[in-house]
Amino acid sequence: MSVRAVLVGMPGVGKSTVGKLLAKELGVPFADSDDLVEKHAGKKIPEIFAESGEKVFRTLEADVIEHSLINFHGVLSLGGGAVLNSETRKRLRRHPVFLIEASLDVLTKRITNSRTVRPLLVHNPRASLEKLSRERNHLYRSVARETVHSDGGAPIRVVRKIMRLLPQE
Ligand SMILES: Nc1ncnc2c1ncn2[C@@H]1O[C@H](COP(=O)(O)OP(=O)(O)OP(=O)(O)O)[C@@H](O)[C@H]1O
Ligand SMILES: O=C(O)C1=C[C@@H](O)[C@@H](O)[C@H](O)C1
Ligand SMILES: [Mg+2]
Repeated sequence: MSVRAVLVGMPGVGKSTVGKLLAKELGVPFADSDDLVEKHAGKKIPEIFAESGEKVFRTLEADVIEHSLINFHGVLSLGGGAVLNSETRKRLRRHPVFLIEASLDVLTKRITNSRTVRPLLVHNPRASLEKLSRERNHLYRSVARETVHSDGGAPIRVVRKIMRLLPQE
């Protein structure tokens, strides 16, 4: 057994929302690298960024992902910047990784309406998202086996698209 599906993509694209629903549909557990980092550190992500900096956060993030890819057998959603780590990208090659994509307009709306604090997107979310997508799109694509779009429609529609593409167990 190994992880059933890993979800990657830009912040706010819906990895956590879709991941939870997908796990429910498949009847398997759900985990999110952001939650695992917070549990491990005993602090919220904005506190980790403020007190220890992004570099420390990225190390914790890579560690929990490494551990989960070995020990976790459900649906795993990754933080938006997890693919920045080259070791993580290498580890992801062995797993069914799904990239969720959405337009900049949709991402900006979702981030602006979301209650989650994302330290890299606090100031001028649209410009920050644009910069992150320029820096990251090639990295997301390099790890993804399949890409699904999430511009319109409810999260369950994205779940159904992923289910059709999942390798049979
Ligand atoms: N298909 C969708 N349609 C409309 N809103 C959505 C959809 N998917 C997610 N959302 C909303 O967008 C916001 C961001 O979603 P979510 O937290 O799941 O993104 P994420 O990809 O996990 O972000 P992060 O990289 O920061 O962890 C939430 O408020 C969520 O309710
Ligand atoms: O895109 C990013 O770099 C981030 C996304 C979130 O999921 C968190 O992992 C954190 O806020 C950083
Ligand atoms: Mg998330």
